[in-house]
Amino acid sequence: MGILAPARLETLDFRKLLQRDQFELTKLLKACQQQGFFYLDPADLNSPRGFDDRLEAISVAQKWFDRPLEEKMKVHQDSVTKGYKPPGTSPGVVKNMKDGYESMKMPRDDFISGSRFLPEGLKADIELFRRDLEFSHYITTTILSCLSDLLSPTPRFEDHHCGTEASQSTMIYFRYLKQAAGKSNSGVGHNKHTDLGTLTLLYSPQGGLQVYDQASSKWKYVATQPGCYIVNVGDALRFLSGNQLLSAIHRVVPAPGYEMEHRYSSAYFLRPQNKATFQTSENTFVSALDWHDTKYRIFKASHEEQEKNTILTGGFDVQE
Ligand SMILES: O=C(O)CCC(=O)C(=O)O
Ligand SMILES: [Fe+2]
Repeated sequence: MGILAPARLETLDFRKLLQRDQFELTKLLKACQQQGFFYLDPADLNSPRGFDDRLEAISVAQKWFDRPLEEKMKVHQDSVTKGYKPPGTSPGVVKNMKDGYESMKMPRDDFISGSRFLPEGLKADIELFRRDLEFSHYITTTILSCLSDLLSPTPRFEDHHCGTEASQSTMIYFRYLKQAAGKSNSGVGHNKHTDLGTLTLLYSPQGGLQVYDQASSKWKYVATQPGCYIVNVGDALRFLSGNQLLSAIHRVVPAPGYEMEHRYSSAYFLRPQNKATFQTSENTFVSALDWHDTKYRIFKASHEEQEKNTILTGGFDVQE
């Protein structure tokens, strides 16, 4: 996919955001308005294991992905927030080819209700996964509170994310399959999209993520930064902010030179409570649950269907 320029993203310091450091808050607002993406250094003296839990959870998920497909399919569910998703269920990054990733999804509501939903090979580590999810929830809701301080929305953004209300917030662990030599019909990557929810807290030790720069109409690669999460704004937060914040278009491609290895990543998707409402890029008033379901219908539709409107890319056009 050619040599691309790197995206120039800010690195924010979580400790300074917690302290409401004015300079850091200004950087946060600019990053969310202009790029919709930033790195976050999670150093937090109160939760020293937070980021380490993410690394460990990825390595447990990594081993689980090595299990046979038939075993993983036992926890395949007709759900986009819960259970196993095999590779190739949606259009991928290459026209007329499917996606190239499998994933295991763990919804926040299931941890809260105490449901025993994790399969063999993962269930022994349920407390690790719970900590990873709750730390990610804490980080994303703290960022949300900073954004409310900055933009003074009524009600505050957090008020659409009441912890006890049902939501589609979920943690997802991904494996992008290596590209078999000379085999061109396997799925590839993760198609262009904007995230549908509020904030995404992503981590991957490997490259492949690209963000679309609207000013230059070019894809830019997002370099990995050791010890840092990548945070991005989703559609729901853009809509709740009256389009002041940007949900940036991104995708995942096989990183040049690394096509022959699997890529692992994980993301916590903070989403508003199901019954929150907002006006979308299509000028419709919908609930957060409706937008979630609409967006997933489009994620799964054919490339031709996807091109009929701009729902996939949050109301924005992509020149390719
Ligand atoms: O795997 C990644 O790096 C990104 C995944 C992603 O963009 C998504 O699932 O929304
Ligand atoms: Fe995404």
